[in-house]
Amino acid sequence: MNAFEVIGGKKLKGEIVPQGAKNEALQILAATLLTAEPVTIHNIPDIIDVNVLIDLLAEMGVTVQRLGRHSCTFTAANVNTDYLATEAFRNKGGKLRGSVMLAGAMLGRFKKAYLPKPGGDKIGRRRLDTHIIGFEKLGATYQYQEKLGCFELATQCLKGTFMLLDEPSVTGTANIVMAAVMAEGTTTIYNAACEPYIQQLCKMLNRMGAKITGIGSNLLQIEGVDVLYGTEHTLLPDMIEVGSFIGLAAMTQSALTIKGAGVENLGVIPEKFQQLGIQLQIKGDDIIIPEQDIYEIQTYLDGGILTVYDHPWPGFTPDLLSIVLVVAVQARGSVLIHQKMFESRLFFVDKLIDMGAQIILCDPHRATVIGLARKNKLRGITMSSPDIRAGQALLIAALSAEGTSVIQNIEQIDRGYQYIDERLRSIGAQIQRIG
Ligand SMILES: CC(=O)N[C@H]1[C@@H](OP(=O)(O)OP(=O)(O)OC[C@H]2O[C@@H](n3ccc(=O)[nH]c3=O)[C@H](O)[C@@H]2O)O[C@H](CO)[C@@H](O)[C@@H]1O
Ligand SMILES: C=C(OP(=O)(O)O)C(=O)O
Repeated sequence: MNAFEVIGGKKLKGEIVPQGAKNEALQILAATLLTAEPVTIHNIPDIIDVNVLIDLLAEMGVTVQRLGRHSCTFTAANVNTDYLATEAFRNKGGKLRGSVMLAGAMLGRFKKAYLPKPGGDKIGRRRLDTHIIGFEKLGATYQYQEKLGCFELATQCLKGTFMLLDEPSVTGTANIVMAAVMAEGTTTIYNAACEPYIQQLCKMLNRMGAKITGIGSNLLQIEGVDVLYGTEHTLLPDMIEVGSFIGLAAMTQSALTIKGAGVENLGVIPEKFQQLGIQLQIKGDDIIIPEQDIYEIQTYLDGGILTVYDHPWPGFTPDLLSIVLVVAVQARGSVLIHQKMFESRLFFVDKLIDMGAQIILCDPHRATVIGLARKNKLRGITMSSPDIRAGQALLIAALSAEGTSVIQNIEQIDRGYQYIDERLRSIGAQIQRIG
């Protein structure tokens, strides 16, 4: 098992470019199955989750032509519709959450699909009800194969309808949209997820010939079409990486410029970090974070302690709460972190406490951070990364701590952050991959 050895306490300096967005890539790759024509995707991040999904597409019979390190053309002219029923698919698909979205595309184009228990972070219960109920409303039937832990879905014909989603599930919305684009008639999805990656998916589908309106809102209307065509698409910068780099700069007291941050699509992310007292300047599409000795967490207007909580877009993404939490450790002031969506994402705070942080885990969803205001330094320790974002948060803590840290189980970090050690070294970090 690979690990990172980090010698912390060094200031970093320079420019860093965010990778293409992981969670957008997973939706967009699945959507390439919706047409027999070539679809070219640019800015694909070279990370484990995305590479596994590309392998899965190839194993399904999609022709994958590499045009460069981050560009690929996918042609789904001869798809083996039975591949999703195989053990090979269940095993590989079970490695990432994104594999669930193959189901919507397969159902939309080939009228049958298998949805095995997906992988992804073990950060709490992650139900698939929204996906399955949406497919059912469109006219699909399903059988749950208990032994295999797999839903088998089929239909003669999908028919557009109105549906009010139980919750604005991101992958659920992507799945239902992909199933609906070639359904008969009009589908209306209310309480749809509307984050930038869903917007990107809908825009790409429209370029392929789909008729989707309401993009960017929680009310999507999809007029079914008979066929979709090829297109070209460029992935947005990864907003979670952008947030992670803002946190990294603040924690290590470094001057960093995030180049091409996709500022227009960051929503409240910059503002949340500013509420922690972090100065940042937006110049064109870049974010400039100056070297800052101390940052002070804002209070509410009445002096009350700040709470940072997650909420479906345009609220604050749950995927950045671990980063906000770690950044608060060295701030002046206190903050309550409330992770509403996932119940097992805050347990990594015990490692931060071992490093010297002052955190009270109130319950599985809430942690209070009492900032050290740099009066005490964090100390390097050996720790293991429990999930992708906690892993990155621990890495940021290690880079700001005194002494050497070892972070184990870095596959969790590698599945979402491209060449992270190499890129951090280029701005002055002392980080090494060890066996
Ligand atoms: C591959 C991918 O794209 N993964 C992202 C996607 O996962 P994913 O699409 O799996 O997440 P969902 O949007 O379905 O929701 C995640 C969890 O939050 C709960 N929930 C959701 C909506 C809501 O209003 N209230 C609520 O409690 C759900 O019950 C579920 O347990 O969206 C999550 C929420 O932004 C992100 O953390 C994941 O990184
Ligand atoms: C939770 C995440 O990923 P996944 O949905 O792939 O597990 C994430 O990207 O933070």
